[in-house]
Amino acid sequence: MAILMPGGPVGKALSEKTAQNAARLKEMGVTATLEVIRVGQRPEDMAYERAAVKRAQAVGVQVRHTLLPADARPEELVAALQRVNEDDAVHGCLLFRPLPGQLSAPGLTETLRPEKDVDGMTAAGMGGLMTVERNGFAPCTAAACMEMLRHYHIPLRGKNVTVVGTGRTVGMPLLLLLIQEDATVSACHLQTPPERRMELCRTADIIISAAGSAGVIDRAHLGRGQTIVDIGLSPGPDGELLGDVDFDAAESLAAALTPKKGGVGAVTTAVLMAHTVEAAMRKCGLEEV
Ligand SMILES: Nc1nc(=O)c2c([nH]1)NC[C@@H]1CN(c3ccc(C(=O)N[C@@H](CCC(=O)O)C(=O)O)cc3)C=[N+]21
Repeated sequence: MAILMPGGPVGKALSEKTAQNAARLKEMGVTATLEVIRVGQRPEDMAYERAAVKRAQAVGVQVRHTLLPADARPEELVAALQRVNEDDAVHGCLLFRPLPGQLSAPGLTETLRPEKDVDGMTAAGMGGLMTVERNGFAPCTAAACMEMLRHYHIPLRGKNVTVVGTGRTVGMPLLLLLIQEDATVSACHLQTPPERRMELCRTADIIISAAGSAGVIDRAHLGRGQTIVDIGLSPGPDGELLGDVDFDAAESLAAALTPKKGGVGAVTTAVLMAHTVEAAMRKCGLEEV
């Protein structure tokens, strides 16, 4: 039976520091503020938004919302990002991804000023993951996964980690963060033959799935005694959000496993607030506690 790794305690620990920092800003008359830009009504975006608002209230961060229709034109997104850039009261911006096709043109998201890019979507934010300076912010979910592994004392150095899914929001930045912790990393994506994916998963010490495809990681992918982190989210037949991993199989085989509900997501919102407060502190010239 696997030990469960809920995100709740991890997010809570992170949020304590964030709340202290937010309070120090308030003493200076600054309310750390996040602008959330959502395009359309995807259930996974709305779940994130709900959870982020709750977390923001708990730590003392203010949230503003911009909603764009699913068929928004590129100019509408650019205008929304420009408003964020020009608004001195807004310290960070989260834009839900992936964006619909008409908004995926290269360069659109580059409109956002890098110092407000708290989810690491601009070239400066992403590139910052590779430089020694590590300036910029890592995408929150990828950073949250690392926080999770740290919190539960899962060693990474020299371990074999297989990441399933190489999207720009989670998988790809996560691969870089794992390499920086001296893990031996394998990446599986849609072009990886299924037998190879199975082999890479079965032989891994740690499997991290961020494919967004329910059930891709079934029993045949699992070995004994592994650590399994399920970051996948896809809407099921009844509209509920499903993970990538066959939970029952994983529970019987793994050593440690994220729960069905309240996994990495609960840490993501905490990281998002930490980044927003840090952006505000940088702007005010404050050091973090
Ligand atoms: N640029 C970008 N970055 C993301 O990280 C990103 C994104 N876009 N688009 C959507 C997905 C989805 N996602 C979630 C994060 C937290 C919860 C979360 O905290 N869920 C609560 C439940 C919330 C509820 O259902 O009310 C929980 O796990 O306890 C859910 C979903 C991040 N994503």
